[in-house]
Amino acid sequence: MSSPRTKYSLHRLTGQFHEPNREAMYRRDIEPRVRLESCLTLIVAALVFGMFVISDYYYIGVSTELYLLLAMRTLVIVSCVILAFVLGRWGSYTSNVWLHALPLWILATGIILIVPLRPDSLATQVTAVVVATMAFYLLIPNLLPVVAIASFYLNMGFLAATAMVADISAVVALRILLLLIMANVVGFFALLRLEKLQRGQFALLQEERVQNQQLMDEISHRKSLEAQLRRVAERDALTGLDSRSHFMERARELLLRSQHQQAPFSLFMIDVDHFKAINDTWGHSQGDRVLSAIATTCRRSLRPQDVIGRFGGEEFIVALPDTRLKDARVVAERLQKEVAELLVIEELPDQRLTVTIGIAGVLHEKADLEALVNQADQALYAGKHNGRNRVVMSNEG
Ligand SMILES: Nc1nc2c(ncn2[C@@H]2O[C@H](COP(=O)(O)OP(=O)(O)OP(=O)(O)O)[C@@H](O)[C@H]2O)c(=O)[nH]1
Repeated sequence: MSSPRTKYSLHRLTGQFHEPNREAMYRRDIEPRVRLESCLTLIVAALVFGMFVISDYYYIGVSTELYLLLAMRTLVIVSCVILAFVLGRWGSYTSNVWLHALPLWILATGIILIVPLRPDSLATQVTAVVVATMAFYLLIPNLLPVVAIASFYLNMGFLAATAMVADISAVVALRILLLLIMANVVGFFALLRLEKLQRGQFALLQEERVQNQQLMDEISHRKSLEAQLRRVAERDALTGLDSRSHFMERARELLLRSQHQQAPFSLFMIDVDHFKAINDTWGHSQGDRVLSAIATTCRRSLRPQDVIGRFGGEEFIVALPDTRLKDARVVAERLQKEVAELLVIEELPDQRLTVTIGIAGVLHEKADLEALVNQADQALYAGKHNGRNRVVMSNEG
């Protein structure tokens, strides 16, 4: 079984699948992981943002600016924690992608707001913006276009705030701009590569799942075919009795069990008398009906633990576990009587069926099934030879 490689195409700039269905499937697949990662990132970001309170205190000391910074940092931290909770509960990555983008905007706004509050630590802030930009691209699991826009907002906002508040020359501004462009280019292409790799992996996994499913379907189809074939091989189509080979299999097991338990085992063969005449006079379909009626009579008359098979043509065979030869004779005679009561032809109530039965059996000595069948067949032959319509026991039993 072979299936063609899954064809998929990715957008050159976003790394997303061109097919909306596949993209939605991919997002559903990664949703649990993304939710968890988003929550963890938010908690870590809140901690890092909070830790800067120490440096604020050392640089500014207790002052109005410190309180303002504290208030702003608290706001960002609380927003991050609330968002982590909201994302954990409702952050569907397929329908509420904007929720996953919100942390970026909150963090970016927090970083921009620090500029007017601490215009003296510009170098640290530039480093913080570069690190945040890289973190947006690499650490926060989000969609490339969403990250790119949030990063653009952070970078432009920071540059604008710096130009307005801090006293920097045009050359310094240009250097900061180039640095931020570099951070964005590196971050963008790293995330683009990651997005493409992850989606490629997902497509392969999908293909593997489809192939596995096809394999499972094939296996179950073959199993059901096998079961069907086994049923056909085990059953005789006309009478529904065991086929000859299946009967021999089951009878051999019964004989072994009887020997193991030192219990008696009997077997008899039934042959319909003058069956050829029935076929010749009333046609083959009437002959078939007679055979089916005999099978039904056998099933009804015998115990559930007895195994009945169609040995061939108009010959039946029965294995009787835990049955002595003399008891088998009683069973055979009862069966013979029941068959004789069957109506062969509705319009001819006097027309009666007769059968000849040959019996063989063992008490608890070792015996071969084939040998027992032979003995029963010889007894049957003797019965036929002596005028039919009789039950004959094997001399060797
Ligand atoms: N209708 C029908 N006839 C079958 C089937 N299988 C075998 N036969 C016929 O059964 C007949 C058996 O004939 P014989 O072997 O001569 O046996 P008989 O006529 O019963 O003679 P005795 O057994 O000696 O009494 C043959 O005509 C077969 O064609 C079957 O499935 N359906």
